[in-house]
Amino acid sequence: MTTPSLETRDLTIRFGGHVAVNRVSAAFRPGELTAIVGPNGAGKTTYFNLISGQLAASSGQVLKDGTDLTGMAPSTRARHGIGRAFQLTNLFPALSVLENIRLAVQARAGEGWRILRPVGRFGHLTEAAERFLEATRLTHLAHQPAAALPHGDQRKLEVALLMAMEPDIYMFDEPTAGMSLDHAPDVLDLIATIKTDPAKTVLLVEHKMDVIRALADRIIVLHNGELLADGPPAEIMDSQVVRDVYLGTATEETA
Ligand SMILES: Nc1ncnc2c1ncn2[C@@H]1O[C@H](COP(=O)(O)OP(=O)(O)OP(=O)(O)O)[C@@H](O)[C@H]1O
Repeated sequence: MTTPSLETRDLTIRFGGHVAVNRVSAAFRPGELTAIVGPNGAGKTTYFNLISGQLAASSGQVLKDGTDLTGMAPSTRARHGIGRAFQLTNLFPALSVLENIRLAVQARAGEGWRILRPVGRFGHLTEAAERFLEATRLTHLAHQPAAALPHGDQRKLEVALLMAMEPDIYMFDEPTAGMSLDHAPDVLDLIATIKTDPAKTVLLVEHKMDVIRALADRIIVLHNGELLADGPPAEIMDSQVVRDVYLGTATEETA
């Protein structure tokens, strides 16, 4: 089995007396997409926040390729290859779609996020940005201001920005939430494409069972902040304890 790219060890956070994530230990490997599921309030988003650094752990560790990231800021974790899709936070709304992606490519290339650059001197960055535009099927919108895009295309742009940062770990939290039926397949196709790269590790918080069935190599179930189950999709979906706490009701709600 390949070495884990990402690992959490006894990862825990308390909010006052409430333990939102309770000693969660899990290892994630390159070439694997893990769906993280669980009922509302199970701790999925909090677990993501602990991995990407938006929240500081009360105890436990987050390791990336064996390096302890636990005390690091989100930006430092990003430099270590943790990539999380966020709605619009990294976007420059007045700049074009292409310029936004070019800036992400530039940041990845170590050139920083400076906007005022003579474009001609960075032709190679623009070419790279155009490749990500094509990959995400946004080429026809290249010169639109990011803020003018409809919601579904903005979500695609977020994925394009994430891809342009070339992280080792991709983290998606309900990537098709609030999306129309015509846009959701595009974003899911992108995630499926990312997953074909054997060097990438993908974590996906998701409620929709059809999405999980289509994409997951493995499922982790959180319940009351604890890791309840971890295994191949068929095994997890068949397990009685999991059906009782989550899948049984969730299938009815979402299938
Ligand atoms: N900043 C916070 N302060 C206090 N409690 C919090 C905070 N963030 C999360 N919680 C609590 O931690 C628990 C886990 O929340 P979290 O959002 O991680 O669940 P979730 O599994 O992502 O749920 P959902 O599927 O509804 O998004 C909840 O009880 C929530 O109220």
